[in-house]
Amino acid sequence: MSEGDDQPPTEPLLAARGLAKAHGRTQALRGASVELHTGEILAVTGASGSGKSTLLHCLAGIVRPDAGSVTYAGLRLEELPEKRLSELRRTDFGVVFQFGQLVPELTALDNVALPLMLAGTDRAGARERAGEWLERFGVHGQGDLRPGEMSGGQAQRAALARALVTGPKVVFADEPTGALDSLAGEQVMTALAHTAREAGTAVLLITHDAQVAAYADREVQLRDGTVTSLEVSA
Ligand SMILES: Nc1ncnc2c1ncn2[C@@H]1O[C@H](COP(=O)(O)OP(=O)(O)OP(=O)(O)O)[C@@H](O)[C@H]1O
Repeated sequence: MSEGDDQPPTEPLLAARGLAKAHGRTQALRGASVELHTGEILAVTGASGSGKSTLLHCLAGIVRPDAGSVTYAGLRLEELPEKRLSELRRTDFGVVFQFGQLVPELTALDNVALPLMLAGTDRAGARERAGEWLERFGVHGQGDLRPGEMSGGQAQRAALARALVTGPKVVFADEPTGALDSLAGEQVMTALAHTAREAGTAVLLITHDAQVAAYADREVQLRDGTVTSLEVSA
């Protein structure tokens, strides 16, 4: 009777198995394996240089690993031609970096509208949706500002809106609060966690900050290019 309490095992949305990646002579990943489930927020922590960003780049299909595999929704990323991979990145993945990397010449509104226009939405429709998303992230009054005219926290929340506006299945966030003070960081994380949970978006969150990792459902640690689970056995 009691066995019904266990959740049935579900296929991960995204899974890396045995990833290896070298940058020149530096072996950044040495057989790293990790799984991300639908709607889950997973924190990847670890010391500087342990391979966190390299892992994110491999999982997001930005960098091809030297060995190992990345499976997303049943697709082996290493088997996809570059054109299909970049299409997948555009439709299913959103990315946020430490410094939001908004286009400096465009207003916040146009930055958020851009991925929608790339996906085929007309300009007026894209700008309207972008405005709604900026409002969700509490930057509605600043839509006409360029990134350089915004505070770091505002720009980062606009970057989150840009990453989420197309309804991705996975958001990759690499130290999204790394350049912010703690209050602005909290606002960014609250907005990210709330929106991801509402939309059922999975988030791979790279951080070295325990307060940021606390927003996640689960945490794994990278050490010298391999993943160690943080589940502690008593
Ligand atoms: N493009 C590159 N060229 C050369 N070496 C690189 C490159 N990118 C990363 N590395 C090296 O690979 C190792 C892993 O780097 P990575 O950025 O993945 O680690 P990280 O855990 O994200 O570090 P940090 O927390 O400092 O950002 C480091 O030793 C780094 O110096």
